[in-house]
Formats: sequence, C-alpha cells, structure tokens
Amino acid sequence: MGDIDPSFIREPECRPQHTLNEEGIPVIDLSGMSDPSAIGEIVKAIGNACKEWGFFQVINHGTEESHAKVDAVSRKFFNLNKDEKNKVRRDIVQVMGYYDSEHTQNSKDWKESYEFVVEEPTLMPLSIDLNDNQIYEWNNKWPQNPPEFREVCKEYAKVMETLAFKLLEYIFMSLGLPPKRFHEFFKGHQSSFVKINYYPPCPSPDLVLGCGPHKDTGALVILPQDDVGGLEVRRQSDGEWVKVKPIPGAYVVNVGDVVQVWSNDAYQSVEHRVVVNSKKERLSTPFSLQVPHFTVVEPLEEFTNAENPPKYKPYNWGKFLAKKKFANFQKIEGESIQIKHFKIY
Ligand SMILES: O=C(O)CCC(=O)C(=O)O
Ligand SMILES: [Fe+2]
Repeated sequence: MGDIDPSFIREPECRPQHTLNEEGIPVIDLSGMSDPSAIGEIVKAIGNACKEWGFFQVINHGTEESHAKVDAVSRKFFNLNKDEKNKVRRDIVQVMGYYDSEHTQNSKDWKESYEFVVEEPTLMPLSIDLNDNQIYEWNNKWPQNPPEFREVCKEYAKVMETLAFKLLEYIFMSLGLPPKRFHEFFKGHQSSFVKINYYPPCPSPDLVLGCGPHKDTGALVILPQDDVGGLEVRRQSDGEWVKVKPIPGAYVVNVGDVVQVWSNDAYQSVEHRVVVNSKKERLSTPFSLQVPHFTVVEPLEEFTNAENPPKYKPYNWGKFLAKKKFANFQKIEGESIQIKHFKIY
C-alpha cells in the first residue's frame, strides 16, 4: 500500500481494475458547423453517439485558444501553496471556489477543484426543503493570484456557453425537435458552471479514484482535458469501463440527467469516473450547461403519449442541485439524490 490517507482508499470492488482500451467513442468533426449542408451529417453522428454511448468527442470546435489560456492559468493557480488557494476556499454558504476533498460515493476523490458559476450571481434555493421558497445568491470567489485568472475564466465560460448551446441544438435536432425548442428553458438565470479539476500524481493510483463514478446532473457537459488520460465511461451495452482516449484539441461531450428526463430516456446520462496515475498531473475544465433554479424538469410532451407515458415525475432543478451540493460537504448515509428517485417505471 502506498502512503496515502485511508479516506481516499476505495472499497476493493470500486478500485480501477479491468478497464478496456476500446476506442469506440465517436469523434465528430464540427468544422462544417457554418455550412448548412453539413449540419445534417453532424446531427446524425451526434444522435448515434448519444444513443450508443451518451458520450462523444468533438474536434474543430473553434475554441482552442480560449481553452489553452484557461488551462495555463489553472496550472498556475493549482501550483500555488495551500494557504494561497485556501483564500478562495468554498464553504457551505458560498459553495463556489477552491476545494480538495470532494466525496463521490463517500470516499475522497484524489483531486483539487476550483468551481465558478457563469452568471454572477446565480440564484439558488436557500434550503432543500420543498416548502421553503427563500432564495440566495451563489457568488464566485475569484483569486487575486494569478492576476489574469478571473478574466481568462470568464472569457472561457462565455465561449463554452455558446458552443454548449450549439451542441444542445444539434442534440435536439437529432431527437427530431426544432433546434430552438429548449431555449425556453434557459430564459432567466441559468445555473451553468465551470469546474476546473486538477489531479495530482498519486503514489497508489490502483487504490483511489480521481473522481468516483457518477452521472452529470445538468443538461450537457463539455469536457476539455489535457493529453494525460484517465477519464473512463461505463459502456451501456455491457457495463464495462472504457478509457476515453485524449485527442489533442478535442473535447469530450456528454448528455446529462436533464436531457435524459426531457427525452423520456431516449438518451441516457452515462456513468463515468476518473483514474489517476503515479507520474503525471492531469487537468480538465468541464463546462456544465444548466437550467435556471426554478425550472421544473420533466419529460417533454413530444416524447410522451398514451402508449408512452412519462417515465419521471417532475422535479425542481434548484432543489435537486441544492441537495446534491449539500451532500458534497459531508459523508452521508446512503446514496445522494439522483434522477432515479423520480422514476415512475
Ligand atoms: O476530469 C474529468 O475528465 C471528468 C470530471 C468529471 O466527470 C466531472 O467533473 O464531473
Ligand atoms: Fe462528470
């Protein structure tokens, strides 16, 4: 056993063995985005990827420069000493900022993160109590150091938001819906955020996970990563863990729980995790597109009828997210809130 704190060590059955090197996750070229005659092919490829994997990679998305800047400034930030990083540490009141002890599945993840909301402030329910209508503000805690951190991050968020909307339009088109069908859900204050994940090298990578198995809760995630690798996706056909090969300049994209519910299970939000290694640090900078807190998430009427009734009960997005965040701050008994708790059949 390596010399690591026991709180990071996973139960033997949850450790990262038996991963496949399969290269099945589709890579989709977006260079035709501005050519109306190319959109059909892109939409078809995205639809097939969503059905088979819930994941795909995109290349030629046109945002490489902004990503390179956020990658560079993030490495500078995470290389600062702990005291400096702790100046922007998140807490149970201001949940955005720096942290280093996230629990997924009740074991600590081998990583540090910095999280910020795209809209400042982002409005959220004060409590998880369904009868409590009080709202409070999620604000960002921006570090003074590196000095360019805030500006670079804000620019990155703007660029990624535009790309995320475009990709969600394609996803809706692939479901046979008008591309702008989802725009009504993003009126008012959306709750999108960016999470910068830094995975230090680990002396015992076979005992820990950088990020435990989870599904993303929002609508859509765009996940740029560096060239180290470590992201793994649960293959829907047989439940095997499959490595996602880093491709220079490519972004991983996955649909989240909200698209699963909207589409009444036509598309699945797929489980994924991160393994670490003993030699190299790794950085990823996912952008999560999320609806405003007051949104009631439920299967869209286009996917339900008498023969195919809704598979989920409606749920309030803000309360769901608040509950999820709360679970991040403590080791809780049982599992945290998930969409399966709203499943009807
Ligand atoms: O670092 C990664 O590649 C994945 C991180 C992730 O899944 C998340 O932050 O939700
Ligand atoms: Fe994730």
